[in-house]
Amino acid sequence: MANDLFDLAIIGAGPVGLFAQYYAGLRELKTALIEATPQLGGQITALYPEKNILDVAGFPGISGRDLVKKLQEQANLIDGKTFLNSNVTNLRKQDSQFELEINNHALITAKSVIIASGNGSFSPRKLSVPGAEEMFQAGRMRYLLPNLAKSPYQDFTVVGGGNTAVDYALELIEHDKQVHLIHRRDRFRALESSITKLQQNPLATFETPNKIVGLQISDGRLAIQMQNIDDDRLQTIVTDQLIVGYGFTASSASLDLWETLPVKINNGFVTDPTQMTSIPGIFAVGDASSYAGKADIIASGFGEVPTAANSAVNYFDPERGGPAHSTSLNLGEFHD
Ligand SMILES: Cc1cc2nc3c(=O)[nH]c(=O)nc-3n(C[C@H](O)[C@H](O)[C@H](O)COP(=O)(O)OP(=O)(O)OC[C@H]3O[C@@H](n4cnc5c(N)ncnc54)[C@H](O)[C@@H]3O)c2cc1C
Repeated sequence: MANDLFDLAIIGAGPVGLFAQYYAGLRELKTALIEATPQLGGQITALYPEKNILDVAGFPGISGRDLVKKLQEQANLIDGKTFLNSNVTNLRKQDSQFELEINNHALITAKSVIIASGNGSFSPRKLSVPGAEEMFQAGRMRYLLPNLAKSPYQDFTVVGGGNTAVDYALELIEHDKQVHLIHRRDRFRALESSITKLQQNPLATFETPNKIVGLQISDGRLAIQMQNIDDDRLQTIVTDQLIVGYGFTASSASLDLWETLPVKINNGFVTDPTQMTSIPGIFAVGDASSYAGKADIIASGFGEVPTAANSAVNYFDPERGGPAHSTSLNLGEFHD
């Protein structure tokens, strides 16, 4: 990682960062796409994978999940490097290059940077009950699904009532795992067809309306104490692993610690008409970019990407020229 000099480092693999990786590939830039979480798709994947998105050009309606899949397919057409689980904990300008510190140690060096970090990096909402930290340390509680093909466990419990929890439960039954679903209400805030799928599958059982009040190891397995919301009755279920599906929160705290930090207004970096921030060589797109009249939607971010990528080329290689139509970029001859 340390020895490579990239033309462009893109911070954040939300929808806009993914499109930036693809567009940079069309301009034959050596690009590193760096994402704090283990998953691609930013807010879409974390918050609304099932929503039918109506305002992306070319799609009368597309689910969040399918849009991210299409963006991934498109990005896979070009030769870019993607680093997951890689939080950019520091960014500094060193002579004419930029150094990006990843998870406080590894370094990526680039000639230019596009910030596509949205509202910040996501972290899972935590379960706070007695025993939670110990069970996390012991590997009996997780906030993300483990690699199910390799998991030694057969019996899982998922807690939560939204898309995250329901998606986790569906993934588990698809791997033939037993799932107990704990939620404080009888109703779930997720796609009806997903709930129906779970209700019709004998591998899934619903433990509602309950909240978790304690966790401990019992005879080598995980004992989950639950309290019924309606009548306060206490009950214990024994399982192999608990997956907390409370969703994610975004925080820009790690960005604010960067040594080279462009000017921000509210949550966004102030950008000029070339998408450049207050620091030459650093550009911002998507929800991370702020200017008068800005709409924080996917379509605006997509529109900002070519401007930012072409401005980045002009910054580190002004002789090169551009922008051009995609058909005259690395795809050979111009066809009309
Ligand atoms: C509930 C909801 C519904 C919405 N519905 C629509 C809709 O219908 N249509 C529409 O157009 N828009 C919609 N939006 C807005 C849309 O989701 C955002 O405009 C869009 O996600 C912005 O994309 P982005 O790539 O700029 O940022 P994000 O999607 O926020 O992605 C940013 C990525 O950067 C990563 N990151 C952040 N900091 C770091 C760091 N330091 N190091 C490494 N990685 C980092 C994050 O983990 C994240 O993956 C909706 C938003 C919400 C919350």
